Amino acid sequence: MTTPVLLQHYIDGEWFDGDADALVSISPAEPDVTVAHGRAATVDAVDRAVAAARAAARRWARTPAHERGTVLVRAAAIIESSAPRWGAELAREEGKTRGEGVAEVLRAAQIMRFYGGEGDREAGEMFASPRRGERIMVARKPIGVVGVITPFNFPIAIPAWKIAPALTYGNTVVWKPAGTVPLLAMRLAQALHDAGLPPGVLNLVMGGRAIGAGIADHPGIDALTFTGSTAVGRSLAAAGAARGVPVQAEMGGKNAAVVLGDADLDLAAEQVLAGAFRSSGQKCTATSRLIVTEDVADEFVRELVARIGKWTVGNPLDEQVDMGPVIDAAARTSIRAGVDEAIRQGARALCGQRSYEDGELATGFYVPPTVLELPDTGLDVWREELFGPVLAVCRAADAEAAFALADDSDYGLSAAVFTQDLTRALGALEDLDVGILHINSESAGADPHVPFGGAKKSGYGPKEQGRAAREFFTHTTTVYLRGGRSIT
Ligand SMILES: NC(=O)C1=CN([C@@H]2O[C@H](COP(=O)(O)OP(=O)(O)OC[C@H]3O[C@@H](n4cnc5c(N)ncnc54)[C@H](OP(=O)(O)O)[C@@H]3O)[C@@H](O)[C@H]2O)C=CC1
Ligand SMILES: O=C(O)CCC(=O)C(=O)O
Repeated sequence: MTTPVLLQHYIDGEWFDGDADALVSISPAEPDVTVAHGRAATVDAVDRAVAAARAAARRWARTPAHERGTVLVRAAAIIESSAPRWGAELAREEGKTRGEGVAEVLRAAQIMRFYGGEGDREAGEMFASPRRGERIMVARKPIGVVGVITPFNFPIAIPAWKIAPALTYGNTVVWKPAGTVPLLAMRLAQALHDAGLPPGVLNLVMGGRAIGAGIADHPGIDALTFTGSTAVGRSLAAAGAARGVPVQAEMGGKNAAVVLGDADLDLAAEQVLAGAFRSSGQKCTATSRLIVTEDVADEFVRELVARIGKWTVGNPLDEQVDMGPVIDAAARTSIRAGVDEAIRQGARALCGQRSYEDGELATGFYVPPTVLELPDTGLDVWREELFGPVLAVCRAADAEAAFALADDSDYGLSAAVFTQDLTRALGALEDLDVGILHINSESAGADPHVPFGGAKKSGYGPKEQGRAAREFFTHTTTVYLRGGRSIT
């Protein structure tokens, strides 16, 4: 058994123990195993973190962008070389498979490297002026101190794609990670510390919701970026609006995969399974609704269920395992309750009806991969995000009906469409109100150099990643620029 890691907070370049309640990170596969432990911070640590971030803000903003980027590039190298160890820790702490854990750590390194270069690119725009001898410059500047609140499901990649752009564009950060994944948060902060980030530029404060609320409401926070549930995201957006502070919130999804009769069904089955069940369905971009046209529905659904039957569910550190547990007991209970309610409302479970009540998976927070065939779209499971390995299937008469069903959601994060017909693929772009559209690939996944975020209830504020991140992490000053002598 591995010795639990000691958890420490990080303020003004110093590591220190918390002095509030116990902070314990357990393994969702083996809940009696402690992965890391320490003490949570008290809310007054937020005051100290904000003060440190404010004190560091001016100097960091005036540090040449190239120097700021160099720190991120060095952090990328540290993260990359730690990927095997940290990836295993991630699997132990969060429950995704070791392969997914290592891939996520490498993704964090890739994000750091991308933003390491991004600071060197243009820092504004120059416009012509209607007046002789004048140019108009729009200069981009950091916002100041950014509050970062992150979820459990990508414990290093999501923080990386918020913190890296914040830093590269010259802001300082106060960060609260999800309570279930403090170890990976500490690893990311360690990488930036070891890469030479100056004291106060990043501050990590771990603890419960009171810490999150303390950051969100703090008068010293100039902007807030959040990923997590729609309820919390909206409340933070409302609080930010009341204080006049910009908020970026990435929230839930109820993402559809649409499989049309002309699709390559083999490819579609592989991709729908990955989208629905990798990371136990705990991605905001996971496929939780499948719409398949009648002409191929029987064949496609049969194939899907046969394939998922071959997946191994179990300890995420075991190389043979395809899917691990969900994050905690509460998640397992609410996902199971959602499935039971769907069945009560008329859904037919094609697989996954039986939970792991005995045997070796009974003690971990396991939920079987579940496929539910729905009689119609009136069921709660069609609309409500369960955030687990549950796929709700509906049939459609044709492509037009299928797209209408896919768009029948309050959420609009991502969608996947499987077809070999370019006209239909382009039709999906028109018909689906989503932030991310995949044609012939799974609904999950995001590259660091392109915008990421959703429409409708899924997103609020400027998008994340790529160039879009600059919109949130900078503000502009428009400069009317004339020489000191009159020009005739
Ligand atoms: N769109 C997405 O990317 C994601 C969506 N979700 C959705 O959210 C649900 C719950 O997941 P979870 O990660 O717990 O999401 P939450 O929204 O509950 O939590 C996300 C982050 O916000 C913090 N937080 C919670 N309440 C407050 C508050 N009132 N003020 C300030 N910060 C707060 C959490 O802290 P703490 O952990 O200490 O409670 C965590 O750091 C999922 O079932 C899913 O539906 C979840 C993850 C990602
Ligand atoms: O699809 C991905 O890889 C990213 C998903 C994500 O951002 C999330 O689940 O919060």
